[in-house]
Amino acid sequence: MTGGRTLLGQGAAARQRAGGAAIAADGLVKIYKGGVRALDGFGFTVAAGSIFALLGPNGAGKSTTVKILTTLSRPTAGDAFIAGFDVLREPGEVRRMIGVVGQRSGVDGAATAVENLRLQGRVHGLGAKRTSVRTAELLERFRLTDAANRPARTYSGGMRRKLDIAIGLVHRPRVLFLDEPTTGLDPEARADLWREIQALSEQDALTVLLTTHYLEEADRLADRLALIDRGRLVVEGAPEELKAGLQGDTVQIELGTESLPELLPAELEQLDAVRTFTAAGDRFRAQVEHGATALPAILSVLEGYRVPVVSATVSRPSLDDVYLQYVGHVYDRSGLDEGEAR
Ligand SMILES: Nc1ncnc2c1ncn2[C@@H]1O[C@H](COP(=O)(O)OP(=O)(O)OP(=O)(O)O)[C@@H](O)[C@H]1O
Repeated sequence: MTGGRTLLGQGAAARQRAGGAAIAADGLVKIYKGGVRALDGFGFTVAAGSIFALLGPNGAGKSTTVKILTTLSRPTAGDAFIAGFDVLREPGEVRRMIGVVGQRSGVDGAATAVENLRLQGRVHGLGAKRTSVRTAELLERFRLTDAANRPARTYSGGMRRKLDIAIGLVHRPRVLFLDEPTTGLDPEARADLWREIQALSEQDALTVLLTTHYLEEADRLADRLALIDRGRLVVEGAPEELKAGLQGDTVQIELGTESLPELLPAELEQLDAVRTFTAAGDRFRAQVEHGATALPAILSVLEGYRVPVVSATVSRPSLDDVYLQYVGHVYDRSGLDEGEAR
């Protein structure tokens, strides 16, 4: 141990290591009973007041990470801090700092919004007066005042989700965890919830960590995101930065068939203009240097193999391309294994 560290108490040393970040995780390893290595040295930091998205395929380790950060599970190795508090050594302080909105609703459908919020106030020991003030504030904040005295089971999916978030905010946490917040919502309710989440970060300076399967959600909401696969950090950055890092254009082609000739991938790999490409079902997607030159070349190869084309577009790379590049490629001319990062 260094001389500097011995001068600090354990809590102070931990806070110093977290460096003022709202969330700091380093070298997280989680091996479940039975030997599943859900996390394999995962880490990231989240600046206070920002929105951070954790993205990754099923089983990548997102929920395990959230469980560790919210003190529901202990890591096999590694450190994690919330607002400078150590999740292992200071779980009580961490719990006071966080609000957690899980995938499954915590709303009691038989109770009204007011009753749901009051119960949560009591759980946090807020006292009747403060609970009542906070309940009114949150109902107003999420525009639920008109429905406040109806049983929550009569609410739309979007209203229920908002009540879920309000319940998570009763004790004024500094960091809010949202596990797949808009799954199951229709597009209008999803857009509405996105605005609410954005406002929580912008107006209330709340730090938000969300897990999501929707790339568009991460793109719209997140200041930064981490892509996790097989328990490891694949890439981390601002959505714009990650998209810009892909340079060039994206070619998307809708094919009139789902079965491609066996030799087609090898032939496409010969094209200088094509960097990487994927083919899944009737969708073909390629990262290219210049769309204007690559598209005719690709179409000509497809025509040579008599593969019918329904439509073709050229666009700037999206977060889908970032994801495909790092996690989901089917064919990749760089010769990397499927799912392996460059
Ligand atoms: N309690 C458990 N016991 C054993 N293995 C587990 C347990 N919980 C999760 N796992 C395994 O750990 C790995 C990571 O799971 P985790 O739920 O963290 O992934 P995820 O990214 O949240 O996936 P999803 O998007 O499907 O929710 C998976 O292989 C999963 O099967």
